[in-house]
Amino acid sequence: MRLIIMRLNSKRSRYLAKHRTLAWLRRHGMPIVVMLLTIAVILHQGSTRIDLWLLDGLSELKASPSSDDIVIVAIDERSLSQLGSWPWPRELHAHLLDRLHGARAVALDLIIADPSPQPESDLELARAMRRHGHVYLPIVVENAEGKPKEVAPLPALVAAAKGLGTLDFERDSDGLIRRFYLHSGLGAPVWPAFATSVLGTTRKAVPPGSMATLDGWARSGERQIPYFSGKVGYPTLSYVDVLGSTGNIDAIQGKIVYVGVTVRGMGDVYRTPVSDMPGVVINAAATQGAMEGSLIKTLDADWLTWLLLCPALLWLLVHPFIRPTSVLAVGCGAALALLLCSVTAYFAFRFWLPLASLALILLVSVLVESIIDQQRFKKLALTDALTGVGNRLCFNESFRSAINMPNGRQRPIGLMILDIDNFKLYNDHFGHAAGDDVLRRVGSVLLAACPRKGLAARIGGEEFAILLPGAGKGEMNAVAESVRANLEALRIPHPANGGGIVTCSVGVVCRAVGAEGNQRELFVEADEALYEAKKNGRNQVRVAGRTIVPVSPAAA
Ligand SMILES: Nc1nc2c(ncn2[C@@H]2O[C@H](COP(=O)(O)OP(=O)(O)OP(=O)(O)O)[C@@H](O)[C@H]2O)c(=O)[nH]1
Repeated sequence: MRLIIMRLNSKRSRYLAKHRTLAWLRRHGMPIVVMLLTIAVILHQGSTRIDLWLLDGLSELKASPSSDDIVIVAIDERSLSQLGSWPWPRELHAHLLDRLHGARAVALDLIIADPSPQPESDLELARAMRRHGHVYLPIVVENAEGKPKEVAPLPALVAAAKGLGTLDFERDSDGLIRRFYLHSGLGAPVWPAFATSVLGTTRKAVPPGSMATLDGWARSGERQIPYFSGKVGYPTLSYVDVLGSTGNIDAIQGKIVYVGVTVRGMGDVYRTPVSDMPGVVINAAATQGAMEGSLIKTLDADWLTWLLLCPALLWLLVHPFIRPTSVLAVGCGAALALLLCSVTAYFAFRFWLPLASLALILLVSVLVESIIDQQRFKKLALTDALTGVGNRLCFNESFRSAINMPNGRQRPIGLMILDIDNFKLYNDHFGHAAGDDVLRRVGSVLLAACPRKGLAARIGGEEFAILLPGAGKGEMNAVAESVRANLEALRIPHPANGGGIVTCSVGVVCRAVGAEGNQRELFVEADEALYEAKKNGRNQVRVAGRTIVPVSPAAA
């Protein structure tokens, strides 16, 4: 006896543990999914496609036209066809610089790191740079066997340059260039960006070699480039035209002049949210942003982690206190608030907060949660809370849809109605709570015996039914008899019933019905059969019109 109680206790605690786990998962499952997805977004450095998509949309809204203060001198197809293939003798660049004397600054967007075969031409270029006085050169970072390596211009050019700056743009996950760094360098971010160095507002460039060279490329001051609107772009002169000009060139007077390659085949054209752009134009856009104060600031990695983690954590903490019916509204409100934060920070403070993916995760999670809840509520509305079988509403709906065949077609329907014998006496003897236990066990017997295509339901106080669409008479009768026999086999003590145990009587009807099939008729037939079973001594199955199972020996 003790062993049985222990087994029952362990079964019960397993059942409770399972249900506690399910309830916990229902309460916290979706917020945990939100948290896990947020961590994935953090690992993605907050630049998922949805964030980039929002960023591009905002940039487009905020974009201003290209500045007239910047002019591009393009090494274009025409210049190449007239001046010969690349690289050109460096005296040509020296001559070009002499034509650009009216320019406020010249950004020579070319990497001149190797000495030319004629050393005199390098010196000629250095002299031209000195004559001009406002020529800026780029430093690039190269990957040398897995380690970053600074590639600076020739020392004679470095000495002649007004300033140096790094070309340090970052490709986003979609391969587009949107951001650059105000400072970067090997070991420490000591160099200004090339795009901002030409404004002369950043600190003076340090000659290469004078800084500590630690492993690793260091960066600071990440900024998003606000690309200009429209397709016009910066005023552009062909390199060969500038070289061939005599006298002052009006277009460059007092302007910042970028000299760079615009020919696609020379590997200096990149994808941007606006269009494919030569590197020189991307630099010019970054310079314009710095000039107009419209560069968009971003958060560094630590702040970004907190920015994304905090709302997800808050949702995890607050979620259990939100009523299930309000989760959808609160979640949608929170997602909208996150988006508004992003938009406001962008327009009011020129700050990019990548919160769009988190907003989307939240939105999808509350939608999924509300769909799951709806399904659960629907299931609860159709389930009998005491026994776990279908309730009367579920039975009526299944009955109606099983009977209503299209085009007057007919199909067999099996229906059995079960009533516990002398149940009132059981309640009177053992109490209502014990009666409830019996009802629960009858429910389990029905669920075990009911085929998958059928429905087991509690249709009244101690009245149950099994509906079996498409069942033949043999199958239906077998199901009915197995329910009766299985309940009898449980041998639940019931001193006031025949045989001293709980038994049931069952009425069965099985026949073909069509569109005109009458639910009530079928039900009355089964009920009459049940009544016959009761009248005939209980604990038996009675088929409408005839008895198929003799009175059980237990009831005899
Ligand atoms: N414990 C419990 N009893 C219920 C529930 N619903 C109905 N009953 C009881 O079921 C009993 C049904 O009694 P009767 O309709 O007189 O039928 P019976 O005693 O089973 O007699 P026969 O059907 O003729 O064998 C009543 O005492 C109801 O109170 C319920 O949810 N829980």
